[in-house]
Amino acid sequence: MTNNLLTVKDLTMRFGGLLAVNGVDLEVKEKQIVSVIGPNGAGKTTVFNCVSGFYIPTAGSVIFQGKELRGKPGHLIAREGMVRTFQNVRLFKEMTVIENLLVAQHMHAEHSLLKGFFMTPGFKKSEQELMDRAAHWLERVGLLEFANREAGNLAYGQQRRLEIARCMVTEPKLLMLDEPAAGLNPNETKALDELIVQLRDEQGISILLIEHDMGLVMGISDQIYVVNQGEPLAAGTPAEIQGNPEVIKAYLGEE
Ligand SMILES: Nc1ncnc2c1ncn2[C@@H]1O[C@H](COP(=O)(O)OP(=O)(O)OP(=O)(O)O)[C@@H](O)[C@H]1O
Repeated sequence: MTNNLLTVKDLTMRFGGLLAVNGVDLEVKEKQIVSVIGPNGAGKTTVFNCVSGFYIPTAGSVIFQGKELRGKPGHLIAREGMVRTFQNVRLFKEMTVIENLLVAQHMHAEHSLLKGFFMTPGFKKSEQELMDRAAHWLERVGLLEFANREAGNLAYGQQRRLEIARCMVTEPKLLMLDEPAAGLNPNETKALDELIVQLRDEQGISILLIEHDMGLVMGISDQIYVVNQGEPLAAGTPAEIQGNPEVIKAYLGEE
């Protein structure tokens, strides 16, 4: 028996004549930070899209907490406890910061419209819980003072933190982050680094990360998978990956 939270086996995705992902394996254990790296166009986001239900993979399996999820739609996968962010920030920009977190929880839990319409005591209690959880996560990501600001008016780094909070209010087991450091300044990247490590150590969740910032990846990952031209190239600890000649060649070949 494995104690894997997520086991991806032989994942393959074909777009017409293009084999974007070919036979990729991944394992994420409980309380691990796992990164997927590789040169531009290597297939990293396609792997994420297949795992999180945005694409139906051509072949392979995606087992999460012992359940086969391959081909299931994204919202059902999210409800199983695997949630993600996107390379481009996707917030409800005209809503306030706190509304973004409330909507995320409503969408996640499918709150009954009827209960809401009649404002039953159960509904009011759960509304309070949603509000408390939203406030808790805004504080954790340093955005509590911006709760009533329109999300679209936040600075870019703040929007990225709000995205993470929006995932966390749904209380996931696995958080998938697609290039969370893209566009951040060094201070924001350092804060992100600390936040991700805290999520693992204090919340006990696992994180699957796609990232080009090698300082961040090497500093926080428990395990790294390298893909190159859709194929698995290497897997190991940061020290193993940094010293792997095949990996160095794949990156230098990109220049
Ligand atoms: N929906 C799609 N239709 C057709 N081709 C696609 C689609 N999505 C991705 N691809 C192709 O699949 C390959 C892998 O792309 P992908 O975005 O997964 O790479 P990546 O490693 O995430 O790249 P980057 O680091 O630049 O974000 C590329 O050749 C890309 O053009």
